[in-house]
Amino acid sequence: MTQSIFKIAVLPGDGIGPEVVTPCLEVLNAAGAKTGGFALECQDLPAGAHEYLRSGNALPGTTLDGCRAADAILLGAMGWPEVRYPDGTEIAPQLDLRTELGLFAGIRPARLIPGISPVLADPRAEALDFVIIRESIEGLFALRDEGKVVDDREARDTMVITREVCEPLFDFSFDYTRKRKARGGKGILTCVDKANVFASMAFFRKLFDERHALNSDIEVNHAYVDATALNLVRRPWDFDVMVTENMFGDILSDLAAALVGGMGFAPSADIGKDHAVFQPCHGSAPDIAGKGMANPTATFLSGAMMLEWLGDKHNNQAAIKAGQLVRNAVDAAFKNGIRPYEVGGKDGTAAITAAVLAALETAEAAAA
Ligand SMILES: NC(=O)c1ccc[n+]([C@@H]2O[C@H](COP(=O)([O-])OP(=O)(O)OC[C@H]3O[C@@H](n4cnc5c(N)ncnc54)[C@H](O)[C@@H]3O)[C@@H](O)[C@H]2O)c1
Ligand SMILES: CC(C)[C@H](C(=O)O)[C@@H](O)C(=O)O
Ligand SMILES: [Mg+2]
Repeated sequence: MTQSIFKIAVLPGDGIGPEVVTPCLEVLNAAGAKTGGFALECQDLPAGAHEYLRSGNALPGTTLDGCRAADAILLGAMGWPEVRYPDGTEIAPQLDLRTELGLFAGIRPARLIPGISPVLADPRAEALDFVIIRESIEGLFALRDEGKVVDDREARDTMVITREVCEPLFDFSFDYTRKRKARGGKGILTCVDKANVFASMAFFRKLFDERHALNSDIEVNHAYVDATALNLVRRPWDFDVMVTENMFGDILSDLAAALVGGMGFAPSADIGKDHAVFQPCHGSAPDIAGKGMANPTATFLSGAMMLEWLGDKHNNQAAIKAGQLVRNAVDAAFKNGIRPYEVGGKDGTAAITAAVLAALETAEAAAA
């Protein structure tokens, strides 16, 4: 088998970011050593709130260049509550990265790992497995730099929905749902919006329906975002894949994380035409940073998504297999009893990493 070298731009960021990224690379490299067929060439690049304090630039040009030149980007977490721009908003270079690289599709899976107690007392909650696709470059985030406080009585931000972004977003979502269906998924795509009130959201829904006409093998639903919040708590097992506006996806994906154990269990991938960023959904968690308490599982699962994405893109079966191995090793570690602090357990970052590395030794790859 020929060996592919994948160049990974690594942006550890702030707070628990570096604490979860370092063990993630250890796990990904161990999986690669097991499958052979590829290797990761990593370059650490500075970005984030502390980089802003250091250099005055939260996303230096050299970091952006490094990201553009890489095959994939692995990000920890960025931001720190006290580090703000003069307008009062926080440093958030991950948003600039999404915009600069055109990462329109934010995949945010919510899967309950066997062994973790479901939050909901219903047997169906034990097999929770759904995905939110969050549009990630426009919506209420598109013109965030132009949001303004008009005077001390009024402030404004703007919602932007474009055909240019939504057509590829919906096509991506139909394709993603189709692939899940081929692996045993329900094959249902739900468009989550607020089309009952906002013109921009009615347009979002119209574009969704247009693309459905070209993807009629996939069953669809429409739902309002408020009712979706209700139903994610009442009957989340009925969902398969959801596609929604940026801000709605941001909020619903934290709700989804809570259903599967917390932020430390919620991976993500921001995908564009040419680039992709893989990162946990969580932030820098100042309350636990530096204490060795962070749950690195979300980062491991984001790393698994990165290997599978690289494998698909470069037709490298070993990378796909390594991604499956990582996911299966995570499942095995939890089956063997590992329990993060986050869910009331006593296992910190190092213990969870050691358990996953140990499980990797015996893990078999199987399609997730
Ligand atoms: N993608 C990102 O980089 C990202 C995402 C969200 C928030 N942020 C930033 O992070 C900072 C903190 O934000 P926040 O507190 O609202 O959100 P957060 O996700 O950092 O933390 C929310 C809660 O979840 C817990 N938590 C998060 N990740 C965890 C993990 N891996 N293991 C165990 N517990 C975990 C935290 O301890 C905290 O109680 C802010 O500056 C915010 O802007 C960044
Ligand atoms: C920190 C923030 C800028 C970011 C977002 O709003 O996208 C985060 O909440 C996320 O979910 O990745
Ligand atoms: Mg968020």
